[in-house]
Amino acid sequence: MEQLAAPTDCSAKKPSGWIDISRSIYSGMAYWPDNPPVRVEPVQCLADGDICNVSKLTLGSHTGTHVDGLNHFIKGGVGVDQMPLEATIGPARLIEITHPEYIPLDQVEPHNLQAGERILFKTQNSTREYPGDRFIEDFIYLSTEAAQYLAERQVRTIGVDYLSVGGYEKNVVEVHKILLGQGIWVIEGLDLAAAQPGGYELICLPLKLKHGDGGLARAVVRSL
Ligand SMILES: Nc1ccccc1C(=O)C[C@H](N)C(=O)O
Repeated sequence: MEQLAAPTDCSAKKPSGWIDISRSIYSGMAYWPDNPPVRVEPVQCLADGDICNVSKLTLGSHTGTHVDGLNHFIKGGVGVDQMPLEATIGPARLIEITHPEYIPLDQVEPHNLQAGERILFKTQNSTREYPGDRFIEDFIYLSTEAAQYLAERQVRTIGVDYLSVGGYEKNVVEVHKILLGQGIWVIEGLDLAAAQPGGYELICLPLKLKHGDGGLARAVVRSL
């Protein structure tokens, strides 16, 4: 009697295809130098006989993976609670940048970015072994001319893979003012190590902080 193969177990867990591009939040993690340090402290503890576990969070609004409110650098700009959901939900393009120091215009222009696009920039920030608990000053950042180009192209949203879109003690203020001033939404602190260049469905939702200058976010992508 021919041995028939067992029927495929259709209930076997198929990978959902979603890739988590967020960074975990934990006490002592790296944060922007003049922002509050990150503390996650138990205030109720099952192991101590409390009825449940509850934690107290002390951290800045620009911790880990987060979305900048337009009001982060722009007086009168809207906060993350007023962000149109389409800014961080929908098709997105992941572009890999190989320059070891910053995102140069000549690595952005060839992609012919269109108005309304959501763009994620994967740099060596995602592939270098950065210490999680120490701020790195020489992270790869968006050049001012690339920021100006993105503003001219009227992209909708950009995502970067370190704590700031602009360079530390370089062009951080200028780049934020160029992008946020043009209503471009900025996702910072992404971890793009597991994602490759291409087209994705992006879901990234910042906490609904009233008039928030920043909103901690969980971000995921799925290949289109
Ligand atoms: N406090 C600052 C002071 C000067 C320049 C930037 C900041 C920031 O907080 C930048 C923030 N990490 C961001 O990239 O959105």
